[in-house]
Amino acid sequence: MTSPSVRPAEAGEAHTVRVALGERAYDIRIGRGVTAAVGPELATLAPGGTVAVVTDTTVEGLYGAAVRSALEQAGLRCTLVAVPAGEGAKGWRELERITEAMLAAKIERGDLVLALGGGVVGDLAGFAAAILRRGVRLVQMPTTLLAQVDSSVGGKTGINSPHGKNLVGAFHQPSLVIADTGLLDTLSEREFKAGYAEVVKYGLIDDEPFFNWCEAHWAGIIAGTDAREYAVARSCAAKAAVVARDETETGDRALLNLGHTFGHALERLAGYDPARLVHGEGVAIGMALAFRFSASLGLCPGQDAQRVARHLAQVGLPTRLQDVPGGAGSADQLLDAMAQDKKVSRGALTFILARGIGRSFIAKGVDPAEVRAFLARELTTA
Ligand SMILES: NC(=O)c1ccc[n+]([C@@H]2O[C@H](COP(=O)([O-])OP(=O)(O)OC[C@H]3O[C@@H](n4cnc5c(N)ncnc54)[C@H](O)[C@@H]3O)[C@@H](O)[C@H]2O)c1
Ligand SMILES: O=C(O)C(=O)C[C@@H](O)[C@H](O)[C@H](O)COP(=O)(O)O
Ligand SMILES: [Zn+2]
Repeated sequence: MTSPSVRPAEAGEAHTVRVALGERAYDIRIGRGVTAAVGPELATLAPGGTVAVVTDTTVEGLYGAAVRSALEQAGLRCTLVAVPAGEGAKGWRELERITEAMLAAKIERGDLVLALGGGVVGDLAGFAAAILRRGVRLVQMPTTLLAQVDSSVGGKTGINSPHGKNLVGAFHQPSLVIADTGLLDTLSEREFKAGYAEVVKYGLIDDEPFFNWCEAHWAGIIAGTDAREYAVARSCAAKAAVVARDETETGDRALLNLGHTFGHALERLAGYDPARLVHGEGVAIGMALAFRFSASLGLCPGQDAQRVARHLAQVGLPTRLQDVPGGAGSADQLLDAMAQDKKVSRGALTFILARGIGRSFIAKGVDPAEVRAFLARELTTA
């Protein structure tokens, strides 16, 4: 992912990252205080229009009034619907509720949907925007680290099914992303660390220098030093480069799925219960497993797998199946869940494995017997 170079910002400086998709290209505005742009930017996109703000109950309480005021001051009508906070909202029930609420508000094709929240809100609202009147423009306003570095960019939207993660959805690119890094100041440490898993993922995929930088600066991202803006900008640039080349994951966009074949299975088996496991934690365990699995196959130096797990654990992220409260399930249950992964092709499992840190690759047709044996070993290792 040779992403456009990003230089450390001066204190308070904003970044703009471009997602180059031709006529559907859009900007990602990154920086402390860029919320100030939400009114003027959306008034430019939909002059005199209506903005349907979709958020969750936590974010509404923190930022809902300020965003509504900014939109109304820019001459826009604003409606707002809030879903319960957490992964449980990313399903049919809330999709129906917010879609019907937007129809009741007479949101027109020329209006806007503003996703104000983390990745759950972004995926849910994005899917609602994709299907409302067969497509309404979307603006992403991510308020978690995970959403700012990953879910708000690239157009993957959707909901979960009891069969698995993100199994119903659509590709629906935003028209704009407004990532105010100052909004992260109210985020819990657990959620910060969960988002960090998707930051360090970019280094593990194909950017060892960035992994080295993460090892040295991870605490600053959480503390809110300039490292936060740099990490968000660097991550967005890396994702933007992949999405521009392979928008609908026919090829190397699958690399962004590192850790997710295992991670999504863990989230499903944990019942999408944030009290047990949140997405970034599942991804952290999944990445550690992917590197250990690669090492067990002789593909990756064992010391790289150890270095990855050591760093994730140092940050405070889980790295083992045993770290899932209430247990991760059996090897067969995990395999059954992985069989629903969207990278499965003609029934064969696809994993993102690694030849080393920064040298991940797409491994198709992985032998399920090797996966089962690996999981059985992992489950019995103290
Ligand atoms: N579409 C994609 O490309 C993509 C990429 C990565 C992850 N995802 C999806 O994103 C979801 C995870 O997103 P997430 O980690 O943001 O979780 P989340 O949306 O559940 O947010 C985490 C928690 O933080 C709270 N919160 C949000 N912003 C806050 C703020 N500024 N201050 C205080 N609290 C705040 C929320 O209310 C919630 O309780 C998963 O469903 C995952 O599948 C999608
Ligand atoms: O944008 C992508 O492509 C990713 O894989 C990013 C992931 O971090 C994200 O969790 C995504 O939603 C997973 O994609 P899915 O196709 O496995 O649902
Ligand atoms: Zn993810």
